[in-house]
Amino acid sequence: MMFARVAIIGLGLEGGSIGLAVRAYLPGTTTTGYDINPATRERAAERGLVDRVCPTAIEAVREADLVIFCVPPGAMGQAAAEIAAVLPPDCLVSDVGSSKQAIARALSEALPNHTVIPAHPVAGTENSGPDAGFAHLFRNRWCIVTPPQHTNLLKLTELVAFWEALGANVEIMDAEHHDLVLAVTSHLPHLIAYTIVGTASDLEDVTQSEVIKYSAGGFRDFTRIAASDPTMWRDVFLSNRDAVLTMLQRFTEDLTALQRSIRVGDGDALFSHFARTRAIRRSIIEEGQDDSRPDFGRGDHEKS
Ligand SMILES: NC(=O)C1=CN([C@@H]2O[C@H](COP(=O)(O)OP(=O)(O)OC[C@H]3O[C@@H](n4cnc5c(N)ncnc54)[C@H](O)[C@@H]3O)[C@@H](O)[C@H]2O)C=CC1
Ligand SMILES: O=C(O)C(=O)Cc1ccc(O)cc1
Repeated sequence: MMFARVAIIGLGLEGGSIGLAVRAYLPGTTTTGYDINPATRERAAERGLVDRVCPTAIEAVREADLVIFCVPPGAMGQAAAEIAAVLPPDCLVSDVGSSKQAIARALSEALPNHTVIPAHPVAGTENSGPDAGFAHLFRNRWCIVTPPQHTNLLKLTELVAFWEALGANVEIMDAEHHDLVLAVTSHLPHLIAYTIVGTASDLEDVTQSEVIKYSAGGFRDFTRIAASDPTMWRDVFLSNRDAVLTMLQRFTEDLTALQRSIRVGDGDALFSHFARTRAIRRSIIEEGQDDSRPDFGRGDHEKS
């Protein structure tokens, strides 16, 4: 049975996209929403991100059978505590946070008597806020669901069906493994982008206008990533600290090896490394996993 009433807490990119996607793909489901920011609530109502924008979180969840927290990772616990007294006992609790172990802990501490099944749609952009969301964000994207052991299987099945209805391909994984995988595929790349854009702008001998003028190359792609929301990414690094530090250690070793190849003039080492990474990119494209977001200029692919 599909959820009849979904409450969305946080009406930015992810929450807004879920609301719009439910309207587009699940006509039998009604949505309520709440955001802590009054201006965001107003804009969410104007855009019709949910059927009913509520003035409090308590009102938004009062009759919900699924509540999805779409707030920054560091705000999950507080947002959940706010509704603890009124959340219907059978309501399933989920979220969309980019890290999973710390958020799972925060949600189940705040709502100890509810079933909590965290999830992470690996779908987003560098934009945030109530104007950033769109209904097809999740289409043909992975959504990683990280149920705790011995979870309610009926509710798990319902949550999987919910994400599939929004167009996502669902993968089930334990939260610890999720955090390790995402540390290298998403969190570390963001950290690298934040670093390189900062480094380029701090240079004494290269002007800001030169950086902008000649950013047609790789740098421009990094500036897109480095434009991502500061609050969210601060929270991602603090909430997935251990896995990020593990991957950063490995990355630093590999960077130092390349640094040495350059210093000693070992062209063969550089060439074979770059040949290997080119092959990885090509195999990703062959598997149809290349990025099809509209902002990549390749058009919006339908699920095949
Ligand atoms: N941006 C992205 O590409 C992706 C983000 N995520 C995750 O989704 C979550 C939300 O991120 P976005 O939608 O991108 O951020 P966003 O900044 O667009 O939206 C977050 C919203 O939460 C609201 N908020 C903050 N604290 C609140 C509280 N206590 N109660 C109610 N509302 C509150 C903010 O006012 C804001 O409107 C984060 O946990 C993030 O890790 C997951 C996948 C992709
Ligand atoms: O815009 C990009 O390149 C992203 O990487 C989007 C993104 C950001 C955070 C996530 O947890 C998942 C996806």
